[in-house]
Amino acid sequence: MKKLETRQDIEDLVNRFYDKVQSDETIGFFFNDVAKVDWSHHLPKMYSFWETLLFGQISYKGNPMAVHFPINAEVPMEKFHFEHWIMLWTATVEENFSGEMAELAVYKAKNIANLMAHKMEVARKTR
Ligand code: HEM
Repeated sequence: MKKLETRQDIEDLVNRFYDKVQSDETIGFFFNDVAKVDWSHHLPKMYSFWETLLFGQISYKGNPMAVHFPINAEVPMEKFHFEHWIMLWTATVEENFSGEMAELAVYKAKNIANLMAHKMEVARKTR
């Protein structure tokens, strides 16, 4: 299977992932109904985010945690939502790519998702 090695690969991966997310029954509503995401804005941000994480090409400058707090304040983002997010991400990576960079994409996503889940839980408790 194909290695994950170019910016175009990242764009393909991210597009396929958010295709799944948009129509997903468990987490799709966060994007469609809660945050009402402008995809033409969100997707390029996510290409840059992953390019920065995986290739060290610093094209994303932002605070990935911060944007999730207001969403979490509106509708709790629970552990099972993050587990579902990880399941969709892992499936999309593994359906399309193999090799070290693909494994790194799964590994980094899991770490961030677990940290984010924890931060969202703490934020709900201290409100
Ligand atoms: C259930 C899990 C998640 C949900 C429902 C979710 C939802 C969202 C939504 C709705 C936005 C758009 C906010 C806006 O533009 O108004 C967003 C942005 C973003 N998310 Fe998530 N997210 C989840 C998990 C994650 C994870 C695990 C990561 C990282 C691996 C991540 C990385 C990002 C980044 C980088 C942005 C863009 C931040 C910026 O504007 O600079 N998200 N997310």
